[in-house]
Amino acid sequence: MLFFGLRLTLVQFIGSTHETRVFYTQLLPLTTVLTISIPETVRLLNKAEALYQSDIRSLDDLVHLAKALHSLGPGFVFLRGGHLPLTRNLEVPKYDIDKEVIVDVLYDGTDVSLIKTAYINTEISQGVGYVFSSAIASQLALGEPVPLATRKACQYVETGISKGNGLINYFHSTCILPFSRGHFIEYVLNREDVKPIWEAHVHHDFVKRIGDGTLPIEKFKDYLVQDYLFLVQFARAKALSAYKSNSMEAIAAGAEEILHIQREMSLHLDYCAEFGLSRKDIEEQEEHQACTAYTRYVLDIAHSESWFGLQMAFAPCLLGYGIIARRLWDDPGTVREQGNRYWKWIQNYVADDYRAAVAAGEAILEKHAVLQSSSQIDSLVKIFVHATKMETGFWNMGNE
Ligand SMILES: Cc1ncc(CO)c(N)n1
Repeated sequence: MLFFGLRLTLVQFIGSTHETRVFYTQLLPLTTVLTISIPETVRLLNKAEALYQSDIRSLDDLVHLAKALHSLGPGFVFLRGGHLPLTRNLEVPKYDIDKEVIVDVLYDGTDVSLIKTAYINTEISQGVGYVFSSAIASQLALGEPVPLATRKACQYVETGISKGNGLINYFHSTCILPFSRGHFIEYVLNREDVKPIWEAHVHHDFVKRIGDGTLPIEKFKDYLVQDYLFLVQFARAKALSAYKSNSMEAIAAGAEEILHIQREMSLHLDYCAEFGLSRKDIEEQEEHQACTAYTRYVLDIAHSESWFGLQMAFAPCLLGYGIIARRLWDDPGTVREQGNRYWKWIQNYVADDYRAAVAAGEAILEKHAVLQSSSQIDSLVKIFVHATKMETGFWNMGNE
């Protein structure tokens, strides 16, 4: 580690005479990048008895200083100009208010590059050199060439100071998600702004009455017709989802989901046949407003939001029926088999085929959730919440 650090960039400039001699005679010629400030440079050049101009008053002086340092042997000199803030025109300011720019100098023995960053009036005086050299070393370890590594380090430190409130903020560009990989759905369902809305959907009175078989058959029939019309529109939205994806795998998965919806519809057609309704009869019915509102909301999200935003609009539908049916299936209070004319409905949504479709959808959500930025999570959850309310609206319609 020490070897690595020394080879790449000298982290620190050390104090006593003996150490300093070792430093400039033996270590500097091995150094890839010497990262150093103006006062450190003056001390080092004095000890090394090098020729240089000690009165640093201009950018030219800074460049000369970098050249003097390079004669001691490092591959690159990165001379930090933090002690010499300049004006916007790179001149030495008369007044503090004119301090606007910091210029750092990178010199490789041939080319001089100037790296300009904003001057930030800060309390931070100690430790900035460590941050620079570690940031450069990190970029070199990632394979960047020295000029780019140095430039990126300057930007990293500049933002760290400006976002730091008197300290350096090391995490200014690190994205931290509020959930652990693979637990996005659990996180969403347990959020304070989601939980009660989700509970209202999955524990709806309509659902209870499917479980105990007390739902009037007319209501179930009306609900099923609307749900068929719902699924037609949902299939359109799934087609748009396939359109919005850019891998063949995702397009094929979208097509699978549409075929799955078509299979789900045979439940509706079977029940409706018992009620004397043909497919044509169903398709001729007018959509209820709850059905139109929900499906056109999802279709609007399909147009206006990202592909993942659309998956969030699908999610209440995807997750809800599986959870509801599973609970009714497990509940000893549920009336089963011939005793409950809605048993077939419950069976449909715990069946392997449906469960597999839900599991595939859940895996897609988890896979892509970790690719989102943390600032988008709240607006994605809002889509989920709104679609969940639409699910509840659908049950309310069924109860009318
Ligand atoms: C309203 C509604 N939500 C979810 C499902 C599950 O596919 C459905 N059939 N209908």
